Amino acid sequence: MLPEASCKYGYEECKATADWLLDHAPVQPLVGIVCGSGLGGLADMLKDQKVFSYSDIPNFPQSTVCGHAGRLVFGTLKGQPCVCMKGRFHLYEGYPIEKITMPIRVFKLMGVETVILTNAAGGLNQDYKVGDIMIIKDHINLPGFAGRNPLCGPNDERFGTRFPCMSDAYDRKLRQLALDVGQELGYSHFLREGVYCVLGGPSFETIAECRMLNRLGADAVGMSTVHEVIVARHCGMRVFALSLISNQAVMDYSSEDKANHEEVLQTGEHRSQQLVKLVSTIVTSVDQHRRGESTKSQH
Ligand SMILES: O=P(O)(O)O[C@H]1O[C@H](CO)[C@@H](O)[C@H]1O
Ligand code: HPA
Repeated sequence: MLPEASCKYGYEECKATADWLLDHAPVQPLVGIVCGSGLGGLADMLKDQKVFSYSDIPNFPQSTVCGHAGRLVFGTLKGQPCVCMKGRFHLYEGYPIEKITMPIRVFKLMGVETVILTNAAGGLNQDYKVGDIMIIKDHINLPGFAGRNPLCGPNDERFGTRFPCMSDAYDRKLRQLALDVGQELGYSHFLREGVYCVLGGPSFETIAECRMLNRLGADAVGMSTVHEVIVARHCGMRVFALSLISNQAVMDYSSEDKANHEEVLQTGEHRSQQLVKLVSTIVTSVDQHRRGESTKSQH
């Protein structure tokens, strides 16, 4: 017997949401940005904003986590049309995994080509400091090991192939661009490149879990992003992702430190200016890069 093809957040629902947004939005976005915990300030960089509350958007989930405002912001960045999610969805909120990633498919159906994801994460790499910004070069999808992958269930070829490749998930050129931009801005001393591991949350990790993840090759740990990346790559969008190291994961039994969401949000506030500068410069350069490519293809 075939599995039930009863996806409540399937192509038709995503298309209806995308069409509704395009009818009401001032621009057709080419870049989609997802703000991590406490990083909603990223949306403020957009000019000529039109803001939608998630509760007013058909089929959209609602934000339930502090530091995730639940607003979708359209606008431009140096002329580049963008859409920014001030608030994302996490497995621990209780949403089905395909609902968490539904906005990414809505991005695709609105015409977004490049997705920039941000998150707050605990630093596992002992060289990392709180406030470092890690360019994600790869991920470990730990829930995926247990079958929690947003692509489980019937595959809709209108989005992508049954078995998408993930070894090239994080665009190499955009990563290099971010390193170059970071250097020009004088951010190299807090800019890193590393591996992000997603867990289900909402409890923070034990000391033994942090030690294990670090030994497995993870530099930072969080509860988001990877599901969105998988869905974005499945439907052929270019992905760039950043983790703000909001706290140091506790790896030492003699430590008195305790991971907490307040510290996560505070670090976001402290680094927000540099993060905005970095992301906005990258977005602007993505546009130049794209124009360069289309000029090249005309010759
Ligand atoms: O990944 P974002 O959404 O930035 O949020 C991170 O911060 C929260 C924990 O403080 C978790 O939701 C974790 O995933
Ligand atoms: N662990 C998991 N998720 C997180 C952390 C952490 O230490 N910090 C921010 N998000």
